Amino acid sequence: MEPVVFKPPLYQQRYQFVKSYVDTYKPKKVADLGCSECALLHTLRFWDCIEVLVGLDIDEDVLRRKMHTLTPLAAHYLEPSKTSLTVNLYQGSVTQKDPALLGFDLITCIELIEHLKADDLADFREVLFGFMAPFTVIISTPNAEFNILLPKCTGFRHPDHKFEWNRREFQSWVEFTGVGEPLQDSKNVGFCSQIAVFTRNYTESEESLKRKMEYKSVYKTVLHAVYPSLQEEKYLRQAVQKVALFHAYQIKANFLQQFIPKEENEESHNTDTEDEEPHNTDNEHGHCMDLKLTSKWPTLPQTEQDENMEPFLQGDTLYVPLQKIFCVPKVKELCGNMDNLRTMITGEATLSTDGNAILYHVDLENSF
Ligand SMILES: C[S@@+](CC[C@H](N)C(=O)[O-])C[C@H]1O[C@@H](n2cnc3c(N)ncnc32)[C@H](O)[C@@H]1O
Ligand SMILES: [Mg+2]
Repeated sequence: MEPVVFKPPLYQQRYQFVKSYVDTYKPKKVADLGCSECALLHTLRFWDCIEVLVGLDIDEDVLRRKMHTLTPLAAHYLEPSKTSLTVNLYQGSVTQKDPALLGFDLITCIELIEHLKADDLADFREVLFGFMAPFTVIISTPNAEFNILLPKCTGFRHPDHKFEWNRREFQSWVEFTGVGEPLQDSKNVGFCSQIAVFTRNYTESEESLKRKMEYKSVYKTVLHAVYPSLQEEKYLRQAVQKVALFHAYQIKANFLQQFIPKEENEESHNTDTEDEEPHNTDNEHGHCMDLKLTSKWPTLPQTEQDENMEPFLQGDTLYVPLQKIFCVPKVKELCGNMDNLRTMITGEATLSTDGNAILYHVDLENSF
C-alpha cells in the first residue's frame, strides 16, 4: 500500500487550522493545553490580536527545554510591537482547576485527549467545559478509521495513546471537521486528524466567574514573559524619542546645508549623479562663510502656518518647530497629538521657553 504523505505535514495542517481560526475570530486570550514543545504557541506569538498566550503541560522538562523559544529577544526591545503580549507557561494537569485559565477566548487541545486515561478524560471534560469555559475550544485527536491507510500503524498511533476514537464516537458530541484528507480513491475513512470546534452558547454570570476566581492556584509557573510593547509608557517614550529626534536632527542638517561653503559642498558631493536633486541655489553665496550670511537669516516666515513649520536661526540658536516634526507620519502615529510629543521628548531635547521648538546651538563660523 502507498504510504500516505501529507503536504504540508499533518502537524502543520493542524496548526494551520488554528491559525485560520485566529485570523477569522481574532481571540485576545489563547491557551494551548498539552502544549508540549510549544510549537503552536511559538507560531501564534506574533498574531497582533493575541494579548495573552498560555501553555499548559504536565511535563515540566519539555517546557523548560523549549521555553527559551518564547522569551523576548534583543530585537523585540529595539522594535517594540504596537500591541501587548504576555506569555505564561504552566506545569500542571488539565484535570486540575486553576484560575489562571479562566476568561479565555480560545483554548486548543491538539492531540492531547487521547493521552488521557478514561477517568482523567472525564475530569478534563468537566474542567474544560465546566470550569475553564472558554468562548471556543478546538480539539484534535487521531481518527481510528484512518489507521488502515497508515501501513506502519499496527495498534494505536503512539504507545502513550489511551484510546483512538472513530468518527461516530467523536461526531456524537461535536461539530465535525478535520485536516489530512485521504487520497481520492482511498476508502471513505474520514480525516486523519479529527477536529472538533465547540463554541460556548451562553454568557457566564459574573457571580459564577467570581466564584471560580477564588479557587486556589495549583499550576506551577515555568515562564512569565512580558513582551515590550508601545502600550507601555517607557517603550512608547523611547520610540518617540528615537524617531522624533532623528527627524529633528535631519531637519537641522538640511537647514544647515545652505551654509556649507560651495567648494566644500561640491567636494562632499563629488559622487553626485544627474539623477539627484539640484543643489540649493542659496549655496551660490559661496564659501565666504561669515556672519553676514547668518544675519541675513532668519528670513522670518510670512504666514502663521509657515511660522509654525519652518526652522529658523536666532543668533546661534536653531529653532526646529515641533509642528514640523509632528508632521512626520510615524511621529504623528506614535504621539497622537503635539502635547504628547512635547511631553515625551522633554528631558531628551532642549525646548524653547514656549515649548514649541527644539533648540540646537550652532556655530556656523566653525562648523564647516
Ligand atoms: C502529543 S503531545 C501534544 C502535542 C502538541 N499539542 C502539538 O501539537 O505539538 C501530548 C502532550 O500532552 C501532555 N499531557 C499528557 N497528559 C497531560 C495532562 N494530564 N495534563 C497536561 N498535559 C498532559 C504530554 O506531556 C504531551 O506533551
Ligand atoms: Mg498523540
